[in-house]
Amino acid sequence: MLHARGIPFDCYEAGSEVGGNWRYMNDNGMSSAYRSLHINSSRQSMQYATFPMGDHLPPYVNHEQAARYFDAYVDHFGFRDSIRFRTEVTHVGKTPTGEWDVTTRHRDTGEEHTRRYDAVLVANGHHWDPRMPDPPFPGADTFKGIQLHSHDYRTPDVLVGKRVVVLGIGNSAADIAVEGSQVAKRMFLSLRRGVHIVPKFIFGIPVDHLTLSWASVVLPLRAQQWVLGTALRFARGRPSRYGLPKPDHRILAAHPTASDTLLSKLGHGDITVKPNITRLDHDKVHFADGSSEEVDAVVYATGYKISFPFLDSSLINAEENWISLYHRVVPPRHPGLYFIGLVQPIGAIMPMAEAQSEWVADLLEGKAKLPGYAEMAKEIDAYQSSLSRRYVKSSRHTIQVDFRQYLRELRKERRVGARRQGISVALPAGARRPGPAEPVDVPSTAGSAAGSGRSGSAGAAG
Ligand SMILES: NC(=O)C1=CN([C@@H]2O[C@H](COP(=O)(O)OP(=O)(O)OC[C@H]3O[C@@H](n4cnc5c(N)ncnc54)[C@H](OP(=O)(O)O)[C@@H]3O)[C@@H](O)[C@H]2O)C=CC1
Repeated sequence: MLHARGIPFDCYEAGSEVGGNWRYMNDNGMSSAYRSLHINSSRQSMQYATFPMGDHLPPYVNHEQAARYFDAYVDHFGFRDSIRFRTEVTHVGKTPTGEWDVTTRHRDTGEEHTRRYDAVLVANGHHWDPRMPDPPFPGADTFKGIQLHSHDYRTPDVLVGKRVVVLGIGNSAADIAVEGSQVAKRMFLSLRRGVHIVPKFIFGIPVDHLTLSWASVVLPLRAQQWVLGTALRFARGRPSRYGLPKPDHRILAAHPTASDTLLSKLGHGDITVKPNITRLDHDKVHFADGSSEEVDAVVYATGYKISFPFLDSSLINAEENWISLYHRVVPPRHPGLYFIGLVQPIGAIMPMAEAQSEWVADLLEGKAKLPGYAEMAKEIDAYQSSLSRRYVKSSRHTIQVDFRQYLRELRKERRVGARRQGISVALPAGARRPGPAEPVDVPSTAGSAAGSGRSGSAGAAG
């Protein structure tokens, strides 16, 4: 978006290629992708509005197709030269004059540089820093088997012939338990609460075509919960029929666990449900119902921490994953610092990151203005209260947004921000968007060669 607007910028990427989490075995060392990973939001909901994915791709793409799409995006718009690959950001500090000093280190040469910018856009993702049970389960240090976090899981080889406990019931847990159950001797799925399992397809269409449809804007939450809950009950029955505990919340009150295969595996007895772990003991795992099992491996699919190792904690604090950002982008005390993609939608992040970037580009170009601190703080309070009212209390529900509502919210903020700036009519969303109107096929050989050019000009760093 900055490139399209002609706003000079440098982009720093620790790895050799674009794609982040969606680059399997990313040499930035931070991707959580496993070999069998397919996205759980449909192609239509993950594509950038400015760069539709090709119709030849399946409704749910795998990590390779997703990574190729990002490559094709960069090449189509031609900004690879603005990305400094293999360059880590080690520190971002605010200067007394409100500018930003960004220190980087080249991973091969060790060369360090500090450059000054007017603004910094942080887009370092929030699914790379593993969250382990804290404190660890009693006896974890005595356990003789393997303990790994889902972040480090790549292929099921590590579980072959083993008695395995997967802890958690998010999407990582569901995928790994299903895949692992095909090679493990026993597979136990340990969860501390029941959840609604949402299939990837319902009535033959990707389920998010329903959950992200116009109805998600028009219907009140209660009505959406009723419609989706009823559809799921008709299609799959209640979770308890498969041995899962009854959810302690309504559907859409937790980040959805999407799986077509988990219920079937449970129904076939390939996965056994257990309550939470209470302790580990040499070769045993003990559970909250008093039962215990001999176990060779524990996979902690316990989610991620939001963290910014390069930012002073005096600038931004994300304790327990709570972070205070106006419209999920701007820290009210530090305009000039922006967070892109730091949301967890029911749907995919990419179109939201795109819309956030449009707004930030407006702010950088002086086409929109932020309100004062008090108004920003009020918006943040209202957002965080709404999260607490709606969602199960958990560090995984601190940056949730509803896909369509959030896009609308950003469009409105752009209009209002333009009025604050004295511009009477803001451009409607998309009016300044670059790119083709017609769908673009992602070529199967889309360049994966990493560029390492330099743009040299100051501006924003991501
Ligand atoms: N195919 C895909 O596209 C995939 C997408 N993802 C996405 O990645 C993100 C991260 O997902 P995921 O890795 O599953 O993490 P999540 O944070 O979504 O889930 C973590 C799970 O672990 C449980 N948990 C956390 N701490 C403990 C503890 N101390 N004891 C017991 N249980 C615990 C949580 O329970 P509680 O709810 O009670 O906190 C929750 O069930 C999500 O946005 C997800 O949608 C992940 C995998 C695949």
